Amino acid sequence: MSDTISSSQDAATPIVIVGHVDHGKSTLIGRLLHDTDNLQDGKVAQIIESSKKRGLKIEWSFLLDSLQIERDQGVTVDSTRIPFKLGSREYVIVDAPGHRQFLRNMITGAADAEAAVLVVDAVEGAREQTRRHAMLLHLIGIRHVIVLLNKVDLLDFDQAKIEAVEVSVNELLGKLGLEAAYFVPASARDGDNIASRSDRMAWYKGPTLTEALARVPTPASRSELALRFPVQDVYRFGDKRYVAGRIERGRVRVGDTVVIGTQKTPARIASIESWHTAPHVSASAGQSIAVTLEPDVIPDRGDLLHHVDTPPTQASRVRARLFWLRQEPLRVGESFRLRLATAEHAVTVTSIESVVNLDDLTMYPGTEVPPEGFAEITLAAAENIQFDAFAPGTPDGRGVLVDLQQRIVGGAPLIGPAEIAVGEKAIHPSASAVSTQDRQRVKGHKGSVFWLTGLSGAGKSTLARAAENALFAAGVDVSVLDGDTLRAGLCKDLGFAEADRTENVRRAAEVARILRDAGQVVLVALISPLRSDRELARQIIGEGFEEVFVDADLGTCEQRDPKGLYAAARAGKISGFTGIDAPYEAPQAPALRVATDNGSVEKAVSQLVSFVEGSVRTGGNARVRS
Ligand SMILES: Nc1ncnc2c1ncn2[C@@H]1O[C@H](COP(=O)(O)OS(=O)(=O)O)[C@@H](OP(=O)(O)O)[C@H]1O
Ligand SMILES: Nc1ncnc2c1ncn2[C@@H]1O[C@H](COP(=O)(O)OP(=O)(O)O)[C@@H](O)[C@H]1O
Repeated sequence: MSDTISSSQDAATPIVIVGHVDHGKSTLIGRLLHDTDNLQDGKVAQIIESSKKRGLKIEWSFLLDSLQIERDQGVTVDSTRIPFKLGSREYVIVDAPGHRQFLRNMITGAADAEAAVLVVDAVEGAREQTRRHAMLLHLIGIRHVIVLLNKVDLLDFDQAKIEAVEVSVNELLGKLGLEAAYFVPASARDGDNIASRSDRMAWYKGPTLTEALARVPTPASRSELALRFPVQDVYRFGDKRYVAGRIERGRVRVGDTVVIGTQKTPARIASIESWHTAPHVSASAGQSIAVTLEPDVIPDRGDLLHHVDTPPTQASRVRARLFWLRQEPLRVGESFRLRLATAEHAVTVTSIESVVNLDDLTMYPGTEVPPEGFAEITLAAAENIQFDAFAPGTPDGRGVLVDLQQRIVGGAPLIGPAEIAVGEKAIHPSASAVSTQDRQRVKGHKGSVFWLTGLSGAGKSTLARAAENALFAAGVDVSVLDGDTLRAGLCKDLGFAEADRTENVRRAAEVARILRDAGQVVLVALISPLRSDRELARQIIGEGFEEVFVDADLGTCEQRDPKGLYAAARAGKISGFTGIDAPYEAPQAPALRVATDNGSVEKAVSQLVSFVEGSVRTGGNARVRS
């Protein structure tokens, strides 16, 4: 057996570099890599060549462009993570081309950054993006910030002018709860104070950028913390079962007794192995290993192995800080999957504690999180979630929210268990045991909602019922939610006042969502006269909501008057009738418009059925009618 192998993963210090567009971030990265001898052979020649072609002096930002091209072509792994060395110390530059990418990088753990370089143009000073970036650094918890005041050549290296900018940038950072560790006046283009001291600023006695980087504290070793070994997979070879994963924290030794996640089963570590090496007696944070257990218990992927006396926090309701990435608001009741190391939990947002006001960083109580906003929320799962509270710059508690399609919708660092407040509605919604993919495979189509809106008499019910028939005959699992029908039961307490119609739409949307989640194609036929109400339905249903405008003008509908309601409304027997004395707001950009005032019913039905089939059939199953 070999001795403990120490972790190689702790080695590189991630440094995130951010800055307002055109403040010189790309130039800085190119210059830094060059001046510290971190460019591969040929790279410099390439840059000089492209610069010359454009009749420019050396344009360092082309280096990043060329890395980007390589990434697009799949040559390099990831241009947003650029490794470099200063002496014997290794760093990774985490480039964040834009706000969204920056957040995404931070959220997915691509950057467990300890420190940041904030690039500020000396002439322009701090701008909107500078502010936003600084705020993100604050929210994410990066405390070690180096401000690089770039382009000081444009201020003639003048001490008074430079210090004036320093004061104003410091003021901004101070308001955001940040303090610059260093403030380096520099010219990235010319190399002043990047890797070598500028002789054009003799008055400056602080560190160059590379000196400041060398002073960034090294990440604390995670090997001394309590053991956390998230199970990635369980393999069987011969008569042995191997539990594989990467140790996230702490150290494990042969002979240790560990507890296995939610099963709470104790077991002894019988052996520690890793790929192509002799078995080990112990292993520590950062290493990928496989262990065998005695007795031979079978953990699940996502289970956390830990020592008996140092368990993680365990709670089914957790408080999270939310970095919301979607362009739509988030509301209470939405469900997601919470990824945490190798574990995945179905969670529902049960409350929004507070929302961050992006103008002054104050928190206010809110009922929704605005698009790309920040908030503190409570997530509830059906089972216990095991976690360690989020610590900036580490993978601890680094939750990520994904939607049904496994797309990342937000970062949710877990900050602790959520107490149940007095009188709070403590609900624990559970997720389906059947996956969306399995449902699709069996049914041959996706679950979707087609929301038919239009005046009374426009033909919503006629079309929905005929399409129901045709789709069912074609093997589609379809159902109809019709206004009149719902109002006879589920919505019988509702009238036609605006608030009642909104509630009517909300209930129909919630039911449609449940049916959609069960894999059905749902045709909703509801006047739903207000755009804001249909927007609400879209929010509730989310993925797979399609608005269909059943379009017949008021004159036609009134002339048809299949139920005699227009006549009754004109006679004053019904008040608040849509189109007569209550509004109808036609959709502005429906996914489909079916004109029903100048064609046959069959033609309109066929148009709707083709659209539905084209939208819901997956892959090779598409059977679109013409
Ligand atoms: N005041 C008033 N305004 C509109 N409609 C009225 C009203 N009173 C009764 N009805 C009958 O109710 C049906 C509309 O119900 P909906 O649930 O689709 O309406 S809404 O979406 O809540 O606006 C509607 O059905 P359709 O004609 O199929 O649209 C009518 O049959
Ligand atoms: N192209 C068409 N599509 C749908 N309905 C039509 C069309 N042309 C005429 N109609 C007639 O219009 C009436 C629509 O009534 P209905 O389906 O109850 O409307 P809604 O549900 O929108 O109130 C029916 O009598 C139907 O036969």
